[in-house]
Amino acid sequence: MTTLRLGTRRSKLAMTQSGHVADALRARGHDVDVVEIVTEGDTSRASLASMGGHGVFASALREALLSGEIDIAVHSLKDLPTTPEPGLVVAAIPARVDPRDALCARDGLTLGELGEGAVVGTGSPRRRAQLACLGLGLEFRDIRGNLGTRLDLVGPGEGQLDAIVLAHAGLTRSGLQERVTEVLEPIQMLSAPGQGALGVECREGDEQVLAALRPIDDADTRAAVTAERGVLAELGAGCAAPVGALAEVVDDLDGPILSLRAVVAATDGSGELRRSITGPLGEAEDLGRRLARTLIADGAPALADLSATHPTTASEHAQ
Ligand SMILES: NCc1[nH]cc(CCC(=O)O)c1CC(=O)O
Repeated sequence: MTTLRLGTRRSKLAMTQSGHVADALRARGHDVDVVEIVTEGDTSRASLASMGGHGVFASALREALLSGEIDIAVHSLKDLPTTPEPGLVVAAIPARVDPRDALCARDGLTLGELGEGAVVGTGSPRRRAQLACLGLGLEFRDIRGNLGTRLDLVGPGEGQLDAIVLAHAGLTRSGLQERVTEVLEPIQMLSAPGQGALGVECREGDEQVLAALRPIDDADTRAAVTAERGVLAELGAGCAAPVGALAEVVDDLDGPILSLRAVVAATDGSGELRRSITGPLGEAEDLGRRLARTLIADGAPALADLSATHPTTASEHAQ
């Protein structure tokens, strides 16, 4: 049995996520070596947009796969561009954890308690736009950096933020769940397509690795994220487009179906469009694309620059 070389970015979150996949493979009898791959997105202080935007985290891992340096790459699915990479396949999408966003506010405050003029840090146009549309009079500041750096910005006092919004999945995977003061419900805040899920990639036709990864794929999660990514793809949405989408597998009378919701929101809070659709799990991508066409027909392009690859206020990390 050959050892599987599993590549990871070196951030704490990436290492934790890769560790989960490595453990799942080891539990099934495989030998796994975890290999650190340094990406430009991790080392450079330059804005992500100037480095080529969203795909910057994924591309170094993909290059390492294609060159044969590693056999398996673990990505946060929401950071993986929707365009497939020739020669590679997303061989496993393990069961997703909580896809919702979470508020980390000073003094245990919830969103409704923050008050007019409170300053919320987020680099994500999607989060900013949906928060602005709540009409709470919040103000926004762009932030960047790893989870710890961002959380350090929250607190009372000069120059500090009243709150930040982050993926609940990232916080819990990093053991920082005690910093969460409110988990935001999808009825108000739809998460990024793929949030909370991992995409495990390998080389096309690498049968031994494909066979090893197949058992850690979760069919319900795959259907859900396929529908969500279908929305993004059909909208032609760039990584900084203020678009949220969440699909859930729910029980219908005849068995499980997909329930997909999506939002396009104006970053200045002037308006948002929410639509939903249900259908069979086997038609996941088509459901996503149909929902995107409904959003477009109902006026999404007038609300937001869907092709945006960097926020208009600053070039910070999106989604
Ligand atoms: N955009 C960066 C990113 N990519 C994946 C996660 C967290 C884990 C996940 O959403 O799966 C985060 C941090 C965040 O958005 O708060």
